[in-house]
Parts: sequence; structure tokens; C-alpha cells
Amino acid sequence: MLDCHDLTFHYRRCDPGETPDFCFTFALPPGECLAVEGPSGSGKSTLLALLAGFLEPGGGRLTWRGRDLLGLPPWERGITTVFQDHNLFDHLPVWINVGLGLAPDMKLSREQQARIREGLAEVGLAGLHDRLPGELSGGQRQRVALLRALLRGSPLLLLDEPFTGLDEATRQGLWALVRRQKAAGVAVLLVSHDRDDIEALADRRCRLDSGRLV
Ligand SMILES: Nc1ncnc2c1ncn2[C@@H]1O[C@H](COP(=O)(O)OP(=O)(O)OP(=O)(O)O)[C@@H](O)[C@H]1O
Repeated sequence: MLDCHDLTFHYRRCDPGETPDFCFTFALPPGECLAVEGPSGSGKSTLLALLAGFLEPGGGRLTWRGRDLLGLPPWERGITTVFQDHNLFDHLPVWINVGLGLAPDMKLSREQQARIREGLAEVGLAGLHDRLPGELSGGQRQRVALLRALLRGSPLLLLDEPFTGLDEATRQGLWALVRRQKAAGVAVLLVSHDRDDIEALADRRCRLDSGRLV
């Protein structure tokens, strides 16, 4: 269970009233997907950054299966985040970008190489292994980023509008991949405005309002 209790945050340089004092409380069991909705500026990225460890909260508690995450740096939290801007390495071909999810030192076993090939085919990118991210469309880059995240096998997956702008068939293929992760026990927090994405994946949904999850 991801247990987030009264996790508080305020952007220091903001005048009081300019942005809300954030205070997040929710629980997310393994294998479940919680959808978070909220208008632009309501704090969705702030929440993800706090969970992933890129922002430091003022107070509160964040544990995964009883283990305190707040004292841990992002790379030790067991959390993988797929950001809106994809975070791909522009100078590295598609298959290496994906492979970094499996082995950061790129010492890939035969089995891992086969998983990358299979994964690329599954997300409709067979044949694009050697392209650079700059030679892909926005939706194709999105699929590379999502595949890299899924192959990493983290127990917690944070998805920030991961399916925006993709065609129906591609989206359904990616939903199937995320559902498979859920079935394997991965807890998914999905930031999305899209009703279809939410209905396809979410077990529960909440909305960000005045810095709180309701
Ligand atoms: N580095 C920062 N310094 C000061 N204020 C910030 C900073 N980053 C975000 N904010 C403010 O905090 C609030 C929440 O921003 P956040 O990016 O979390 O919203 P969001 O829900 O992800 O928005 P969007 O859907 O537009 O991406 C906004 O009012 C924003 O202006």
C-alpha cells in the first residue's frame, strides 16, 4: 500500500494566496489505479514531484508497504514516472532509450534484448529501433517513454497524461500494457483528464481542489 498522509507543500517564493498550501492524503494499494483529475495549475505535477522525490514536503508521511519513502532519493523509491515531456535522450536510438529502463549501465542480456524487441512491437514501433527520438512523431516518443517505464518493473508507476493525442488503437494497446502491470501488482497513479483513459484503467478517482484531493 502507498500511504500518503498529510503530505504538505508550499512553493516558497509565492505570495500567500497565490498558490494553495498543498496537503495530500490518499492510499493506493498494489494492483490498483487511482486517477487524479484537476484543472491546469491545481497541483497535479506538484503531487507527482512530491511522490517521486523531486520536491521536498514540509511535513507528513509517505510510505510504501510500511517503508518510509521520504528519507530516500528518487532513484531508491521504487517509483517510475512518465512525464508529459517524455524525458528521452535525444542522442540515443529508440532501443537504447528503452533499454535504459531495464539496465541503466546498458549491459543487456539476450533475454532483455528480446523483451525490448517484443515491447517495441507491442506498442507498434517495430522497425523503429534505430531511430533517434527527434526522428519520431510526438505519439511515437510517448510510446517509447511509456514502454521504458513499464519495462523497468517498478512497483509504483506515476503516469502524467500518458495517452494524450494517441489514436484509439494505440491507446487500447497501451491500456492493455498498463492493465497487465496492474495485474502483476503494480500500483498506478494516473493523472488524466480523459474520461476514456480513466474508465479503462482507474479503480478509483479523485479531484484536486484548493490543494486537497477530494
Ligand atoms: N516552481 C514553482 N514556483 C512557484 N509556483 C509554482 C512552481 N511550479 C508550479 N507552481 C504553481 O503551483 C500551482 C500548481 O502547479 P502544477 O504544475 O502542480 O499544476 P498542474 O495541475 O500540474 O497544472 P497543468 O495541468 O497545467 O500541468 C500553480 O499555481 C503553479 O503556478
